Amino acid sequence: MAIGTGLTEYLESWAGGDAVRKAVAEAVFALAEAGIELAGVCGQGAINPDQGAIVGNNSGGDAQKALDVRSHEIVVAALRRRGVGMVASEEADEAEVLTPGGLVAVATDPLDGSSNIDTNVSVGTIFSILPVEGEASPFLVPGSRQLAAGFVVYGPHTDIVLTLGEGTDIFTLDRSNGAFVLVAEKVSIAPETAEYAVNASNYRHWAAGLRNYVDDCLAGKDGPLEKNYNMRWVGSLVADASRILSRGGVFLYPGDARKGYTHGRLRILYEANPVAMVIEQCGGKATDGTQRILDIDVTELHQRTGLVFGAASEVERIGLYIANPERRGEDSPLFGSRGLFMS
Ligand SMILES: O=P(O)(O)OC[C@H]1O[C@](O)(COP(=O)(O)O)[C@@H](O)[C@@H]1O
Ligand SMILES: [Mg+2]
Ligand SMILES: [Mg+2]
Repeated sequence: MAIGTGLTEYLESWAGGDAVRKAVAEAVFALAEAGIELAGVCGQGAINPDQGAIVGNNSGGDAQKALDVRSHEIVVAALRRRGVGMVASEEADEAEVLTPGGLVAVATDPLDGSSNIDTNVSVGTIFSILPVEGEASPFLVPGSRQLAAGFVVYGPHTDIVLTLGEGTDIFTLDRSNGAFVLVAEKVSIAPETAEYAVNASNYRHWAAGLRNYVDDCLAGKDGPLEKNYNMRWVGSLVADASRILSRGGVFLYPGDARKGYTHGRLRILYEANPVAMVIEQCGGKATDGTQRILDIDVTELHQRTGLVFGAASEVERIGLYIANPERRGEDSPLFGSRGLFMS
C-alpha cells in the first residue's frame, strides 16, 4: 500500500470477501473510532478536572481513574457497534459477550499509561484481536493465535500502530478530516542497539542477571559491552514502544522481588501479547526474560508477565544475562571482546 493510503481503503483491500478478515477490519475500525474520541477526551486535560480522579481499583489492584473507566466505556461501545463478539478489558474483572456469533474477540488496555495523564505525557489504547472458535474462551490461548494487534497513541499526533500479521504499519490521524493515513510501512527494528528502557528505581528488587546487565550498560565503553548506552523511560508502554519502533532500543519490565511483582507488572493478554506481535512483525523479539512471549499459555485474563522487547540481538543478550547470572552473559557471541572471563 502506498504511503498516504487511508485506513479504510487499506483494510477493505486487505479483507476482500473473507468473513474473518472482515470481522478483524470491523474491529480495527471500531478501535480507530474509539481512538478519535479518546484523543479528544485526553486532549481536554485539566479543562475537564475530574478525569484524573481515582474512582476505585481494577482487578490488577491498580488505582482506577475516572478516565480509565470512561476509556473502557468508549472502547466497548465502539466494539459493540461494529459487531465484535467478546471483549476483555483491563478495567473489567470478567470478559463480556457483545455480539453473539461475532467472529472475533478483542482484549484491550483501554488507557495505557493512565498514571501519566495529568502530566501531559503520551498515553494510548492497546488491542489484541483473537478468533472466536467454539465454546472455549477466545482469550485463554497463547498470543501466537492473535489475528491482529496494535495500539493507538495519544501524543503530539495520534497514531495507530497495526499489524495484521504481515508486517507492522503506522497510521497518523489527519485532524483536518478525521482520517487515519498510512505514514510508515513494514517498520523494521535494527537488531543492535545502545539504548535501553527500564524503571531503574527497582534495581534493588531485581535478580542478579538483570542487575549485571544494567551494571554493564552503565559501565559503557569501559565495561565488557564496550559501548556507551543511553537510557529512556517514559512509563507509558505505548510511548516507550513507539520510540523503539521509530529509533530502536530495548524495553525491560522484568519480574522482581516485590510482593505481587514475581511476574512483573504488565498483563500478558492486553499489554505484552499485542506489543510482542507488533515487535516481532518488525523483526524484533519479545520475551519474559527468557521465554518467547507469544508462546506463553494464558490461563487468566489478568495474568502478569515479565516483558523484554525490542532489538533482537539485545533481547537475546539480556536473555543470556538472566539465564546465566554468574557468567555475566559472556556465552553470548554479542558480548564484547573484553568479556570478564576472557583474557
Ligand atoms: O510505574 P512503573 O512501575 O514504572 O510502570 C510503568 C508501566 O505501567 C504501565 O503504566 C501500566 O499500564 P496502565 O496505565 O494501563 O496500568 C505501563 O504503561 C508502563 O510501562
Ligand atoms: Mg497498561
Ligand atoms: Mg490501562
